[in-house]
Amino acid sequence: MPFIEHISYSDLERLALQRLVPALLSHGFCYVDGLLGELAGSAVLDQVVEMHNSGQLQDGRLAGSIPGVSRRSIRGDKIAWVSGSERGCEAISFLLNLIDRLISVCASRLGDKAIQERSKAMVACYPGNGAGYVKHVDNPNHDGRHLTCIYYLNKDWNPKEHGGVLRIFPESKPYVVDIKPLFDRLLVFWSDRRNPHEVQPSYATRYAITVWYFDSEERAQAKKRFRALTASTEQKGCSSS
Ligand SMILES: COc1ccc2cc(-c3cnc(C(=O)NCC(=O)O)c(O)c3)ccc2c1
Ligand SMILES: [Mn+2]
Repeated sequence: MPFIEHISYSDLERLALQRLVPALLSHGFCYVDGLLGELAGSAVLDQVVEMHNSGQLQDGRLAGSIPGVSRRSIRGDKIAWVSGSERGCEAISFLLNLIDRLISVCASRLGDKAIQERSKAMVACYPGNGAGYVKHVDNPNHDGRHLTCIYYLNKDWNPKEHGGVLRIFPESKPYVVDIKPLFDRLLVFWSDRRNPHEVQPSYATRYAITVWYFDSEERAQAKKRFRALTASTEQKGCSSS
């Protein structure tokens, strides 16, 4: 698929160093508009719409269930995890490669954390039935996720009519930040308790692609804790059976 290289490396470097790094260090979040441009952005949107129409998006899971509380009342998105190498994800792969390059330029300037790996991409759709996502922190308990990057795909989005605003409640700040999920917008923010946020009820189909970049050390510790927990659970299982 012929993509126009909308953004040169020097543009990317300038964007990272002059916009992303200063904003993350001072406010904890930053969004950039016009990341890919109309052509490549629309190619990503077309592939996400095709995933949705072909039934590849499933109800988003929750880390735990709350008796008597429906999952949908907490988060109403439908998701699919993609690496970008799947057939029909070429444009998504182009986007992920660009975000990887952007974050790799930022990484060494965002403090002492090593950011070397990320999650798969979560393709998400809020179906427009008034569902959203209640106020939450992506990484409240040191699971390794350091930066949340959300790429929005919604053309002609009007929050007055469609809702779906992402509201960030920056920790210990007297204000909130409302981010419209606009087409070709990239939002980056710290994944931890510095940025509680919510997706307000959406009344039109709302698409986004999210990747989480890991702090290698915190991720390694989290995996170690998970392995120890799994081992002790199996141990208890064996001894009680
Ligand atoms: C255990 O498996 C899973 C699988 C998927 C998961 C997805 C999320 C998640 C977190 N945040 C948001 C969000 O804040 N979106 C903001 C926006 O769209 O503007 C979102 O849409 C989805 C959290 C935990 C998950 C656990
Ligand atoms: Mn979130």
